Amino acid sequence: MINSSIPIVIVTGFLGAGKTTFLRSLIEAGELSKTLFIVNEIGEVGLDQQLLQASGAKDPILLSGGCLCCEMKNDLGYTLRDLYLKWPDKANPPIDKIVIETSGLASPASAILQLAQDHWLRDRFRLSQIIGVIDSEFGLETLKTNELAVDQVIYSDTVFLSKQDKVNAEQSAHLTECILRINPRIKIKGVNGKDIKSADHYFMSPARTDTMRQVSNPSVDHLLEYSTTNISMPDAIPWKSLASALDELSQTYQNDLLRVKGVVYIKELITPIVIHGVRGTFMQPEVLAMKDHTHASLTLISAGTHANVIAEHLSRQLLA
Ligand SMILES: Nc1nc2c(ncn2[C@@H]2O[C@H](COP(=O)(O)OP(=O)(O)OP(=O)(O)O)[C@@H](O)[C@H]2O)c(=O)[nH]1
Repeated sequence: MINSSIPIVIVTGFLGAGKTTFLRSLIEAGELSKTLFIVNEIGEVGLDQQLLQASGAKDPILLSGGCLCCEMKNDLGYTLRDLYLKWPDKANPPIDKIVIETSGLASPASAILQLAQDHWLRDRFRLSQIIGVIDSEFGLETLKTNELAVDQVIYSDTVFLSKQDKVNAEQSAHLTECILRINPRIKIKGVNGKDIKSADHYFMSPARTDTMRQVSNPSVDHLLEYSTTNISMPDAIPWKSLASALDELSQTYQNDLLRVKGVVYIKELITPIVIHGVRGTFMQPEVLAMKDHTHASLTLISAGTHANVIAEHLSRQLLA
């Protein structure tokens, strides 16, 4: 069934590396029009799903509230089965590939094993590529301090260096050297949102060469090194208050605050804005053009166990 099976591309990479941005650039460049996206989010709110949809992806499927490699290990299999069984003409599926964007805290190992070990899935779907996205700005630090990020590189066939606009050639060369030491067979490609190439350039070369590679499930407690919390933000906030609260947060917690992401309403705008923070650095917010009312909330992910403490700090700042 190899020729008629649906190829699956896994896009992996640590928190805030730029996975969604990379996929959005491809979609906005007119690529991936027959692709089905499955998005895994550790938080409850499906921001990446909404962002992909806003860029033109058709009905992305959200697997939220945990990692594909642990709590949600079986959900991928159920989702693929469900999808396949709904196609009226199995010989002519309505899609030509599936892209799975994993959460930043997921190892791709479980998905690799599931696709290899389940014969029903194996007859209908095939893993064609694992693409790692690595943040050029924070990648070296991330690889030094997070085993999970190293795993993501080990399992990747190709890696993209995102955020190259934020580093110089020497920093890029150091990161490249580090990645090649972890996985000497990996293909490294730079990503610049403005210079995005065709999807095939990234997705279809080369074929996977790692069939003999040892794959093992990540330890079930790998998430204990991190904590995640969600703050509901039902009310619109004056932009000045929000900006100063986020500024205070980044100064207080810096590197411990691995990721802040979510959608917030501000008093000055009718549409919500998207907040992105990576390692305590907040990006310019993006206005989210959504037709429906969007549930406003922020997800905070920290190294260690104190995401709740950081969330309480933020709530106090917003009330001040
Ligand atoms: N300057 C710059 N910013 C980027 C680039 N790629 C991504 N970003 C920004 O980095 C932040 C995080 O990007 P995402 O694409 O959401 O990262 P992600 O890997 O999907 O994040 P998680 O799913 O939460 O792990 C956003 O504010 C992006 O706009 C890039 O090439 N250059």
